[in-house]
Amino acid sequence: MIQINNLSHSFKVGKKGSEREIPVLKQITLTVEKGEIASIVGRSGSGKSTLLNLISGYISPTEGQIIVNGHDVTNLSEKKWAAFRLDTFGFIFQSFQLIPSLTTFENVELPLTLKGVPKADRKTRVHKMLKRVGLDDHSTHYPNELSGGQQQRVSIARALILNPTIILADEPTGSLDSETEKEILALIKELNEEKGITFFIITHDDEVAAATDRRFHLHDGVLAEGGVYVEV
Ligand SMILES: Nc1ncnc2c1ncn2[C@@H]1O[C@H](COP(=O)(O)OP(=O)(O)OP(=O)(O)O)[C@@H](O)[C@H]1O
Repeated sequence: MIQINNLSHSFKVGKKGSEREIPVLKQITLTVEKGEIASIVGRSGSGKSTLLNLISGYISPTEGQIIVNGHDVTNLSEKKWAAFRLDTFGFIFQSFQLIPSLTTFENVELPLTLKGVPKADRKTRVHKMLKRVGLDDHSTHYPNELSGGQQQRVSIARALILNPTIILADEPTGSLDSETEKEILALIKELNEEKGITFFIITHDDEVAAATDRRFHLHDGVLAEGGVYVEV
């Protein structure tokens, strides 16, 4: 569950001494319930990525409060954030962000290696996960030997491998054709139903938003309708 209370964020821009503050998010209040697929829609520059970066602790808010799974993470130290992030979130990106020099298997294995999971256990878990996303027969392929949809499946497998409770997705189907987009959205829905994972998806695509349980509209840093969410 993600709870955001009165969250505002400004970036400082310009040369030292003559910096200006640019307000990007203004008094955002919203809740994403456990097990929900929520989307945040808004034009380019409306503050969607900034909101995701705040929720995942990559930047600290100027004002307001962020509660994730009941923990107030607003003022967590960087070190605590690193551990909390690894235990809580999985990430999916428009550009997949797979490591080109690693195979499908190795890309999905990486979070387990970083977590210190023993090799035999890693092997079982990665193969099971690859099977789940329909790619066990592509485990020795490199990212450039896979289609866009397959690469996104690898990145979903990597996002899921540490059993996160929340997946943050930034335009997950933005690089895919409409048929592949449907497949990936269907996979997200299945995983949500099977594992009860919460998804928070940034998109500017109305079709993607329509496939989610709930959408929030961000307009120039303000949540539309004064912060009241829109039920689909
Ligand atoms: N590190 C930064 N320093 C200064 N300004 C920033 C920084 N990051 C983002 N901004 C500004 O904040 C505003 C919101 O950016 P953000 O990336 O959150 O928008 P977005 O809705 O995700 O856009 P897009 O759909 O194009 O990715 C933009 O005007 C952007 O220029």
